[in-house]
Amino acid sequence: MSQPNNRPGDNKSQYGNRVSGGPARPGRSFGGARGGEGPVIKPKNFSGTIRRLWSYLSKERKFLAIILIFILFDAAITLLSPYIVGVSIDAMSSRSPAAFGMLELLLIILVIAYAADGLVTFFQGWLMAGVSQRIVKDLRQALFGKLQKLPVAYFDTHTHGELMSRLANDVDNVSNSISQSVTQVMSGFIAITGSLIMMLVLSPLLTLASLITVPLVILLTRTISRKTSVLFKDQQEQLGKLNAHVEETISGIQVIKAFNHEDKVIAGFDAVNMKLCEVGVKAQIWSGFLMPIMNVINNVGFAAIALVGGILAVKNVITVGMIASFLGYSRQFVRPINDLANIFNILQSGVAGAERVFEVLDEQEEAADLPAAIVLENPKGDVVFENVSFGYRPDVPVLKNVSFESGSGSSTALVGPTGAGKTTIVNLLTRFYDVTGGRILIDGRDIREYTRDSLRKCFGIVLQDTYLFAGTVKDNIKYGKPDAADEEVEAAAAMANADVFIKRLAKQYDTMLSENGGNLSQGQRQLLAIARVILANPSILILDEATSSIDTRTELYIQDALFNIMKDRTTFIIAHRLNTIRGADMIMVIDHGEIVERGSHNFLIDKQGVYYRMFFNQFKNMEELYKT
Ligand SMILES: Nc1ncnc2c1ncn2[C@@H]1O[C@H](COP(=O)(O)OP(=O)(O)OP(=O)(O)O)[C@@H](O)[C@H]1O
Repeated sequence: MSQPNNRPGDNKSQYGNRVSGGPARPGRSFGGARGGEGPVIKPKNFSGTIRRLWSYLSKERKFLAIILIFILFDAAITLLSPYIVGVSIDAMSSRSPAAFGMLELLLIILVIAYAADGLVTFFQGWLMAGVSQRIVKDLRQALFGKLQKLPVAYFDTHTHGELMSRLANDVDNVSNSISQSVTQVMSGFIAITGSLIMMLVLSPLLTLASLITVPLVILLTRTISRKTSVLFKDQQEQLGKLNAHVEETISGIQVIKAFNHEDKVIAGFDAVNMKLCEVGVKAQIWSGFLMPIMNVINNVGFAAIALVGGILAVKNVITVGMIASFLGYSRQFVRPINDLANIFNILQSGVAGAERVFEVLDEQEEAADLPAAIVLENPKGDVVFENVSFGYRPDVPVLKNVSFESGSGSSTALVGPTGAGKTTIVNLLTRFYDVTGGRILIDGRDIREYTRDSLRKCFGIVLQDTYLFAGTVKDNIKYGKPDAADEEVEAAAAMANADVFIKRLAKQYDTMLSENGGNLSQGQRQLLAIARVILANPSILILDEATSSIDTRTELYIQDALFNIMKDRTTFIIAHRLNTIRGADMIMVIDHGEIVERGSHNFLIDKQGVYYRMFFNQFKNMEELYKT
């Protein structure tokens, strides 16, 4: 806690809904949160993901049915036109007046049909846009809701940028994929079936000639799509890493500048950017292969039809008009096959995106409340740790058999070297992590027997690095009690000594704060955090090195404000500067996850043990100390 600088990417939320301080803990050791290393690409379950997407699509069944009717209408018009063109050519070739009369009628029908088709296609696009947007809205909602339910440990191992990428890029991909591919897949299959039937009706022999190329088309499509599917997923992952890098860099910009790491950060970005570029180029090249190859194959197919058709026409087996119709159908038959290959690419990218979204949705949520969980009402704040053991990873124990009692209204200070386990004790008390051994009691009951919401309601937390939200000063103070009246907000601010500076702001309590209170000083942010806690009126207070790195005058203000709120509340103070906790009822010295000493300041000084040495190390001049 005492390290002076934030590490970029360390701003993971440690504390939940009652956090008055910030999620950023300077120098926190957040195990696996890495900017640049995503998960290994797993073989994806294409059909499973499609089935799962269908569960979202099926809610739009009504609209999809109407879209299907429109598609059928469009397919009928499309199938009708080559036939009419063929009949018209034959009519013109026959040069009979009756045939010319029929030609006029056919052409009028064709014009009306095309106009109607245009209208239907427009409405079909309209409906489909609504369907795809509603589905991704649901998906975004599910994903965001899920993020709120994931345990804090999840955010230790997933960067913000990576999660942002899933919420934005991957969901976008799903949306594009649905809006572009669903109608095209439906109309493609209908066009293929319809054209094939018409081709068979016109000439089975010509049909055979035109089908020669189909196996080749299917084989190539499958091969290339397999390759592109892997590349698209890789591209998405690289994009996630790029976002993570940018997000991390922006959050930690001050630290980066302070350490002159700009070039290093740019080099890191270049590497990720280059990888994304390489994967992107590969993905584009592979998906771009398809079109030219298909064109060649199609042209070979047309040549085959022209050859066989010419022979049949010479032998009077088929008319020239019917050959023209046939060519039209064969084009309609081949086009969707080619399109389907392209759509398959889009679909792959969408499915890859959906898979990444579903990965998050499938993550294990915070353990549910016990069925018999009770609401912790009017807590007294009696805290007992009974042989508590815990490790963030099963193989690395962090707390070992920790036992202590902090009576209601008492103050307990946790001191000890960095990494000793002080914050971990608080993390367990607030149930951001669950103990692996022993139990924690509040007011005589295991904290797991309370509903998590009611348990967290009893804590107020003030961190060294306070987190404020974009909104007014008033909104930020009311965060812990949204229905508070203006007078209550002002009273809390006064008690926190925050009213003096708030009254000097341009719009006082209605002044807008930028995200994380960027337009306030650190001390002012902390005073607001204290006001927030005062308003929420928790029974247990957690002060995490709340008054370090601020000027002495502001510190006095803050100390005074904290003194105000500590009265009659169980308080835990995590502190490195030992002179701030001399008045605590109990001081516990933690080292390597164990309580090595405990007692009042005077008791521990008399004992001349670890605390004594720590204390006098901080105050080398003992005479000076005794004078104070
Ligand atoms: N989220 C996490 N995942 C994995 N290990 C962690 C995590 N948080 C802390 N640790 C490890 O647990 C141990 C105790 O950490 P803790 O934050 O409780 O120490 P602390 O006494 O509060 O230290 P400081 O005074 O530096 O804040 C350390 O070894 C730390 O590396």
